[in-house]
Amino acid sequence: MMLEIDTLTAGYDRTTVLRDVSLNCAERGITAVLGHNGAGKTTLLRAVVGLLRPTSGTIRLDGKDIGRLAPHRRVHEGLAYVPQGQRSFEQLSTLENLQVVADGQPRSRRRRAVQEALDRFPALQAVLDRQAGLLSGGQRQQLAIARALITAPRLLVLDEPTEGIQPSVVLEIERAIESLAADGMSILLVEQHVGFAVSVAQTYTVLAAGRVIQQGTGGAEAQADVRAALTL
Ligand SMILES: Nc1ncnc2c1ncn2[C@@H]1O[C@H](COP(=O)(O)OP(=O)(O)OP(=O)(O)O)[C@@H](O)[C@H]1O
Repeated sequence: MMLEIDTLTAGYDRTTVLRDVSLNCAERGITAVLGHNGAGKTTLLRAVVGLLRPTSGTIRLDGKDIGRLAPHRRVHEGLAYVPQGQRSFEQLSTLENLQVVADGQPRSRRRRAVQEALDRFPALQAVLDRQAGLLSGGQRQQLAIARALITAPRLLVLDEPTEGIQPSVVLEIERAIESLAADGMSILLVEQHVGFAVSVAQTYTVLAAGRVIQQGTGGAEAQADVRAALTL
């Protein structure tokens, strides 16, 4: 397994948000986490990437316990995180935003890493010199994911990547996510909407009030089960 979350309990100060959450991400492919507003999806991702210290439970990446590592150490271990509504450096151009991340990579890899990230999002090619602050919402989201790809993650963690984005661009983002998974990346995908996430996922988990209420195998035919769980 690429990621193994075992009986994770976590929260903020005195508020426990997640209780005994367990889920796995396979070595390749998409693991979807669904749930209504406030179910604890973002909290789960923050614990996985190290922005929140779990109260109890373990988080293993490719067999290694990463649950107490600082966020940047988890990046070194192969995690990349694209938060919801992610912003890049607004004063820098699209290309500069990618280069800033690439500067942290071995010199021999930098140029190729930027090119490979751009190949995933052809729409960014046309706005390489534009300031990130002037990009559309869809372009910004594509840039945010492209930036994450530069570190060549083993596990890509995405929080609602199509939230608030115009429908034509949503398709481009979904295609890019699918093609990354098809090329062997492991992706942990949080979504509030059932359609795309469940149909492309190998496995899915539904959270409600911080607990797992349903888990199963993804695919178009799983959508009805997930919708039913979400109306309970
Ligand atoms: N920084 C914080 N301090 C205290 N409570 C928080 C904090 N962030 C979130 N919460 C609470 O934790 C619970 C879960 O929030 P979380 O953001 O994980 O849900 P979510 O499923 O990601 O929802 P959304 O779709 O709105 O992002 C909510 O009740 C929220 O009020």
